Amino acid sequence: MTQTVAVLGTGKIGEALLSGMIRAGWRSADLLVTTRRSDRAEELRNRYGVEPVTNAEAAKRADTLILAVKPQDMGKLLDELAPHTASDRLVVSAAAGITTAFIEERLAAGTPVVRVMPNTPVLVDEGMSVISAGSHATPAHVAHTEEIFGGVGKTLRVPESQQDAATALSGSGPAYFYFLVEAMTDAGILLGLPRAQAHDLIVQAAIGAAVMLRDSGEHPVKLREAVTSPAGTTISAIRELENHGVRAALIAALEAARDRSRALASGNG
Ligand SMILES: NC(=O)C1=CN([C@@H]2O[C@H](COP(=O)(O)OP(=O)(O)OC[C@H]3O[C@@H](n4cnc5c(N)ncnc54)[C@H](OP(=O)(O)O)[C@@H]3O)[C@@H](O)[C@H]2O)C=CC1
Ligand SMILES: O=C(O)[C@@H]1CCC=N1
Repeated sequence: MTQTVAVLGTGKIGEALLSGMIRAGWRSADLLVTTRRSDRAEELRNRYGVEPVTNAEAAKRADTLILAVKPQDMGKLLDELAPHTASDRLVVSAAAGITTAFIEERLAAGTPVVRVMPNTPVLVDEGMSVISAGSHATPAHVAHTEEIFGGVGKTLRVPESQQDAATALSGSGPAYFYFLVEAMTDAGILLGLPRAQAHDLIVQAAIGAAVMLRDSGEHPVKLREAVTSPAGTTISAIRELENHGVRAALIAALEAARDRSRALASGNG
């Protein structure tokens, strides 16, 4: 049976997922999108050949509704969807903080809801999507969600109680690496390298390190030790990182992201 999937609130993450689904072989004809602005709707129609519809129409026509609005817009979207969403539709939410219970309470009794935390590398099929079932979602609903998000990267099932932590790690994670690259590029400039060269050097170092982390099976400590020669350059840098409390700063940063995800659960921001 052909499944129709609608992305509701097709902004940054919604478009990243949509583009990935098309690369993974979904037919544009089986995909619907909703937006708040008509110029954005036309942009998506022209770029992907998908049909922009209203939220109410998406609820009526799609088998699976992927909610990709900001947490603060979720209450309003669900109020709009509730009168049109039959309880046999699968509702998948990608919003940080919003619980499956928040969604279940606002839709028809028994509606299956799955919560997913993806990340922007779904744009390059290297996403990490963390998946939890709501109280009415069956293993088939979870498997269908995995099929959608698995086309654009890895998936992992976790209990919903771990979603806020996963949001802090993999949902926001790409931003931390971009921040580090930005800072290290500045350092390269301080050391006298042209900006473009500094950028290329650190990006390739990041890609090499990431591939080794993924493919070598080695613990990060072991990989770092292999770079750190006695009385060499690396240990001089590591001492400065420890002196400046970078490890503690990262732990505090991820804890703050986890807490912010929890606070978004109210849908009020
Ligand atoms: N960005 C990321 O890396 C990740 C984001 N997420 C989650 O994804 C969600 C979206 O984030 P992001 O893509 O960054 O945000 P965006 O603002 O880019 O996308 C949200 C989109 O939803 C649209 N929108 C809002 N209300 C409605 C509505 N009632 N009907 C139709 N469209 C609507 C907005 O329109 P308008 O443009 O007019 O505001 C906007 O285009 C958030 O809940 C976030 O927590 C999850 C994982 C990673
Ligand atoms: O910053 C945010 O709130 C969203 C959720 C995870 C990544 N971006």
